[in-house]
Amino acid sequence: MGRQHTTPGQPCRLIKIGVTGGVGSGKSLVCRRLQASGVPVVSADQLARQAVEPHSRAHKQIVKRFGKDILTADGTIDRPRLRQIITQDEAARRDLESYVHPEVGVQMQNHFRSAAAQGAWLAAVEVPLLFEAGLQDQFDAVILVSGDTEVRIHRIMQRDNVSRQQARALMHIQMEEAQKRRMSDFIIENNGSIDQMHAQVDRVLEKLAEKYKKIGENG
Ligand SMILES: CC(C)(COP(=O)(O)OP(=O)(O)OC[C@H]1O[C@@H](n2cnc3c(N)ncnc32)[C@H](O)[C@@H]1O)[C@@H](O)C(=O)NCCC(=O)NCCS
Ligand SMILES: Nc1ncnc2c1ncn2[C@@H]1O[C@H](COP(=O)(O)OP(=O)(O)OP(=O)(O)O)[C@@H](O)[C@H]1O
Repeated sequence: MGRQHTTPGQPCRLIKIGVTGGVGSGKSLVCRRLQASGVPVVSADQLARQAVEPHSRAHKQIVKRFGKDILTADGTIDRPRLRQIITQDEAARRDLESYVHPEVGVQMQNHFRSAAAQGAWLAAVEVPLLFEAGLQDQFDAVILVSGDTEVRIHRIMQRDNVSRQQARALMHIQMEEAQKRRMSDFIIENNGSIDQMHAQVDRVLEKLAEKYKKIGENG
């Protein structure tokens, strides 16, 4: 652990990794492990939050589309309310995504550029909707974090203090797990302990190093 996934002074192509998985699958914990191993990581959820801050273009578009009722008293977006709307109204979800995703795409590329400039050989982005948004071609490899529906529901209920029905609502509008599994290069099975999940992340990193570092070293 603690090994830096960088090669200072050695120019080579940056390997771009997408980490995806359904809501509550454990993507954030997987990404934390990658980060602890020296991999530069950003989260598309965080980039999406930044994209809708007051005065941003997406913030203006959201207010125009959903009205001022979508704002809290301090002018920020009422996220639980918007979450409820998009789980019930597909057109609303598509509109929201059309405001937010372009900005997230730009910031993702900035992350990869800055990781490459710092000499990293590998960088990752946590992208919940990677397959839904058809972004797989933008990555050299996709890691899917997978978990049984029941396990995920319980984790979301505990983490977010929401009902079973609320926990299921986002799952319903996401792509089927089986389809995601077919499209992924690596699958982390996250139904067990955190230690078991960490061991799988470390193994994936070893495989990536075996596959790609040799290419970088050989030019
Ligand atoms: C709907 C919003 C306001 C809910 O905010 P909230 O703080 O409650 O949740 P958060 O942003 O942390 O997202 C939690 C999870 O919800 C799921 N989710 C979010 N947006 C979507 C969506 N459009 N479709 C399906 N699932 C989604 C993802 O699994 C995500 O990891 C927010 O997620 C949002 O603005 N979504 C639209 C932008 C988007 O598509 N983000 C996903 C990454 S680019
Ligand atoms: N192997 C595990 N053992 C116990 N708890 C876990 C495990 N994996 C994840 N969790 C817990 O489950 C919850 C969901 O994990 P995490 O937040 O990493 O998922 P996520 O995929 O990033 O979720 P979201 O899509 O909602 O952002 C968290 O509270 C996390 O601590």
